[in-house]
Amino acid sequence: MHNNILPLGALTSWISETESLHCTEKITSWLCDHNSLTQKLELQFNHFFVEVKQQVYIKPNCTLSPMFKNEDKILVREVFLHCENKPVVFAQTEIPFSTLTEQQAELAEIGKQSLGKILFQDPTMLRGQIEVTEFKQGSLFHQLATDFQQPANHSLWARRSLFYLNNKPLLVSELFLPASGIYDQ
Ligand SMILES: C=C(O[C@@H]1C=C(C(=O)O)C=C[C@H]1O)C(=O)O
Repeated sequence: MHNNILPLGALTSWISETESLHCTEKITSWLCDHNSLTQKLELQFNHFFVEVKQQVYIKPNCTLSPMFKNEDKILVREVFLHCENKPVVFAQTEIPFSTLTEQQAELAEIGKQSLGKILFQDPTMLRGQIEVTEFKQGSLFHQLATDFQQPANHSLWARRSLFYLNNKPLLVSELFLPASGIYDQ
């Protein structure tokens, strides 16, 4: 795997938030919330912080970043969002080089700042439709959860959506880990 990037986008099929989702109302309310996830987690938990797992430039292909496969290069940013000293979300953001221009060049340098803080403060920000996907037990992400001492005997859910800053796209995908609490009845 290139730089052991987790190919979140290509590993699954995505359905529109407008479809009927076979999950609880609680899970749906988190998956389909168009507001900032950072803000929502900060309101719900203490000690929110962003751990940058890696930030690499890659040439997209049909496995990695299929949505931007015609771009020369993209920046892939992988982070874990932590609350109360536990990782609660694995997030992967794909930013085409053609988006990293003008004021948006700064997106490559945000470090441990939450991307959401920047996106939702930008007056030009538009968010596209949310798509969701279900990872059934035994997935790569169940192993990730187990590695974080969060074994799951149920599906794990993820969402993705395109954001636009000055009409330039970037794709944000987020997988909710068990410690997020969204799977608790
Ligand atoms: C898009 C948001 O930003 C969050 C923070 C991210 C980061 O810092 O890389 C990535 C995805 C999101 O979970 C948000 O808060 O809604």
